[in-house]
Formats: sequence, structure tokens, C-alpha cells
Amino acid sequence: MTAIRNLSRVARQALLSSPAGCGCQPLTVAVRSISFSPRQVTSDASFHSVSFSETDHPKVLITGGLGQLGVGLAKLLRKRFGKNNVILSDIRKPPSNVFHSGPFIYSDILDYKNLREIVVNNRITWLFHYSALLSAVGEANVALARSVNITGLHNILDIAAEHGLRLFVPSTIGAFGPTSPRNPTPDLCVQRPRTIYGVSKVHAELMGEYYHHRYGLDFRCLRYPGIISADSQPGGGTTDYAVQIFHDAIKTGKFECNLKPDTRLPMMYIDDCLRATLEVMEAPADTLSMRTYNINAMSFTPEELAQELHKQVPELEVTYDVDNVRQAIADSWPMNFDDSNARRDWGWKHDYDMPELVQTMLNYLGTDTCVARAN
Ligand SMILES: NC(=O)c1ccc[n+]([C@@H]2O[C@H](COP(=O)([O-])OP(=O)(O)OC[C@H]3O[C@@H](n4cnc5c(N)ncnc54)[C@H](O)[C@@H]3O)[C@@H](O)[C@H]2O)c1
Ligand SMILES: C[C@@H](O)[C@H](N)C(=O)O
Repeated sequence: MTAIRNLSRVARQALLSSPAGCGCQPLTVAVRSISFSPRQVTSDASFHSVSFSETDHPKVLITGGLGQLGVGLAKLLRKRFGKNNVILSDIRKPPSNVFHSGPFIYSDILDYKNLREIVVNNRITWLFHYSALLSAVGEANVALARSVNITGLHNILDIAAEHGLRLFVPSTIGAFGPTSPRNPTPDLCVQRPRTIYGVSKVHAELMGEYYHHRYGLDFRCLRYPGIISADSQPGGGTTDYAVQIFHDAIKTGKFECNLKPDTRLPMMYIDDCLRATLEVMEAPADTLSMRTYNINAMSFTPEELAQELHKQVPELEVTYDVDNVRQAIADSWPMNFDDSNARRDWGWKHDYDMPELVQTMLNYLGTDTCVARAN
């Protein structure tokens, strides 16, 4: 019985892998190289095989969707394209509210065949590739970061190219390094990051642009600043303090910051970040003079953020206990981000500066708690 099941699985995989997708191909063991791949095709090959009609809603897949940003992105995209047109995926178990809010499936980006099956079976046309290990956790596990952020990206690029997908891959302020101009950092300049996270993101930018020029892949990429959100936790980055400070201000009125008080970094409220992501994906291709853009909203230090918070939570006490790994990373990153190309090409405009950010975060997390504690 097991043998028969195994045989039929191999046969099914072989059929799925056959270039024409029909039963007339000879049965061979399914391996990745059977399907056409950018590594095998001639230079004039085009991958626009699946046409996406602009009047249809895209069928969307989000990888790494259970992190700080993915659930919010799914919510935004489902509002726009319909609940069932947006599939959230991750390797973690979703909380029940997420599981019941729309389609969710398991997808490990290191499993190429499973990814391809998901894209084919669900007729995916847009892919948002959010899976990654962030800067601080990446330094703590370089081998895993290299695998997820680089090998995983290769799988995504090949699948996207083979199936004519529009592909969004986020990059980061972390794609710059100590030899980049830091104040401000333009789109095009020296990029020599000193973290595996940064190296993998420069690699993603370059590979995506290469696939765009070489194979016509519709690759779009934004370099996000540190993102601040109220209802989702950051996944182990250098900018995490700017989320934690709000939670601690509300809960205990005390916050210990792991960066120095004068560490200036570009930051953005999550709603701006997700809107920018949708806007760049919907921008007509001829408005995009580049495929990788900086986006920015504000830039502040822990001390400045604490001062703004003090206006609303006067009893907040902030102390500093510097984490040397995170501090070294932050010291190599941009202090201000020049996003003038995004503003010019596709009309990027942020809504939230620091005062609106602080007000919105406190409103969300419950200023009532603060008032109650202060009395
Ligand atoms: N949050 C930020 O401040 C920020 C800033 C700049 C760029 N970005 C980028 O945006 C994207 C999303 O960021 P985030 O903050 O939500 O990240 P996160 O760390 O919170 O979430 C990443 C998700 O990837 C998943 N993942 C890990 N290995 C996987 C695998 N093998 N297969 C599938 N999924 C896997 C994790 O389970 C996790 O849910 C990332 O690419 C990140 O680099 C984020
Ligand atoms: C900036 C960004 O890429 C992420 N929040 C990190 O700190 O690693």
C-alpha cells in the first residue's frame, strides 16, 4: 500500500513538473531542473507566459506572513482585492484570529516544490516575499539567515520568473553600511553592509534587478526604514526598541533602551509602509525609473522619541543599557533616508510624522491604562 502511494506521489510530482503540464510527457523523477528555469534558458527567452489582466484582481501570496508586517499587509490587500484572493503563508502556526480572517497555508520558502505547487494550484499572480531573518537574529544565527534570506530568495525568484508573477521583495535601511553616505542616504551609493541581513538584502536587490533586466521579471522592491506597529511584535531587529518603548510606557512606565540616546535612524509607521507597498505594486511599470527605491517618513533618536512620549506619558522613565551588537549595527546604518525618487516617480508621500505616530500608538495601546496608572 505504501509502495503504491509512493509510486503515485512520484508520478503526480512528475506530471506537475512537466513543462507542458500534460500527461503526454515521459514519466521521470520530478526534480527542480525539469521545469524551465532562468538558469537553462536562452538570452532572448521571455517569462511573460502568464498574463495578468489589469481588470482582474491579482491572486496574491504572502510568504513569511506571520511576522510584524504580514498580517497587516494581508488585511490591506484583502480589503482591496477580496478576502479569498490573498493567501497568507508561514512556517509557524497562525493564531486563531489570523487563521479565521482569510486563507492561510503552510509554506517553507526553502521547499521549492511546495512553493511551486502553491503558486500553480492557486493561480498566484502577485507574490509578496516577507520571509526573512532580521538584523539582530541574523547575526545570532548566520547559517540560518544565509539559508532563509539567500537560498529562499533564489527559490522565490525562480518561481516568480517561471510563472510570470509580479514580485515584491522588501529591502531595508540595513542594506547600507558604514561606508555609505549616512545623512542622507540616496538610492544609489556605496552599499557595503556589515551584517548577514544587509548582505542578503543587497543580494536580493541585485538579483531581482538582474532577473528584471535579463528575464523581464516584474520585480519591485522598497527599502523600508524601521517599522513601528502597535498590534504586531517586531521579529528581532535593531529598530525594535521603537516599538517596545510604547508597550513598556503603557504597561510599566519604565523603559530600558538597548541603543544609545543619540542613535538616529529612519523610521515609519506601519500603515505608511503597507500603503507604500501596495502603491508601488500598483504603479504603472513605465512610471518606475528604478526597481529598488528608498522610502522614508521620519528620523529620530531614542532620546527624541522619549521626549515626544513624555508629552503624553510624563511619568515615563527611560534608562539605557546598550547592546553592543545592535549599537554597532545601528551606527553603520543611514541616519536619514533620501526617498526623493519614490516621491517623484510614483508619488510616494508619508502620512505619519513623529507626533502622529506617538498619538496613534498610544491611542491603540490604550492611554486609559496610563491615566489609570498615573492616578
Ligand atoms: N519590520 C521592519 O522594521 C522591517 C524593516 C525593513 C525591512 N523589513 C523586511 O520586511 C519583511 C517582513 O518583515 P517582518 O518585520 O514582518 O519580519 P519578521 O521577522 O517579523 O517575520 C518574518 C517571518 O518569516 C518567517 N520565516 C522564517 N523562515 C521561514 C521560512 N523558511 N519559510 C517561510 N517563512 C519563514 C518567520 O516565521 C516570520 O514569521 C522582511 O523581509 C524584512 O526584512 C522589515
Ligand atoms: C530596519 C529593519 O530592517 C529591521 N527592523 C531591523 O532592524 O533589522
